[in-house]
Amino acid sequence: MSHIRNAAYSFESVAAVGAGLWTLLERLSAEAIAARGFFVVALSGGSLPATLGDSLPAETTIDFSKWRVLYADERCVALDHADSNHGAAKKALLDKLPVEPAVVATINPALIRNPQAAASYYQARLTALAPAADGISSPRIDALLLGMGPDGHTCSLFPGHALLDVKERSVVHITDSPKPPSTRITFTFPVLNAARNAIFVCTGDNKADMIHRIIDLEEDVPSARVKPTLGKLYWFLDAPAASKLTLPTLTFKL
Ligand SMILES: O=C1O[C@H](COP(=O)(O)O)[C@@H](O)[C@H](O)[C@H]1O
Repeated sequence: MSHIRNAAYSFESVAAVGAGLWTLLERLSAEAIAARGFFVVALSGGSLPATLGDSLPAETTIDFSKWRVLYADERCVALDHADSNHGAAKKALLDKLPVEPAVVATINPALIRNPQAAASYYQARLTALAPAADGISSPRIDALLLGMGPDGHTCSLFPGHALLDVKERSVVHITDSPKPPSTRITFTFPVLNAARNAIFVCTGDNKADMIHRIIDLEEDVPSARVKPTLGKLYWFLDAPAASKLTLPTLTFKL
């Protein structure tokens, strides 16, 4: 049986997905800070930052001063470029939060023309900010917020690409991304599957076919390979994204 089937929650709207996400983040952040003193969150690009930024709760107990923010993938462009995941996250989300710029781990802009060096630099930052623990040798992210493209890719891990098999590195570069821009850096599966919580956020009817294929038909696409070894998996779907599912989804409550 698909591991995703037991992790798929549907919500009536994007706003409801966002509200559910903030409820979950509030709990995960409090638990991580109580256990380790800080909360490591990794953001994806695409539609995710706006889903979070547009649904910020009016009141929250989240202690943002203890957050460490990373990117699950990033495009090798300047930080203020229209294609930058950080640029999009800053505008849609981070500028609305009391998070100090110093705790946000961006790609090194001096290295964007040397993607291999950019990946190595980012791997060092990831390793420093998200220590390995509990017998798992990869960095451990507390809340890994993932998107999924209509082709089933997550981060910059695309169907059929050799990067799907990387085991020895936490962050790698890609120069032939089928989705522009072609040059990027990305977390690898060892990091994704070391997460304490991996949370997919999929909204919109352009995701419905792929959601059906991976949950009902159990197809092996990159997103379906995210299965945290010692962590918990969530798939948060809005009604259009869940519209082609034949199997039931779960109702989210803490
Ligand atoms: O290129 C990317 O696409 C995926 C999916 O984006 P979405 O707009 O369909 O939500 C995203 O998760 C990834 O971070 C980004 O680089």
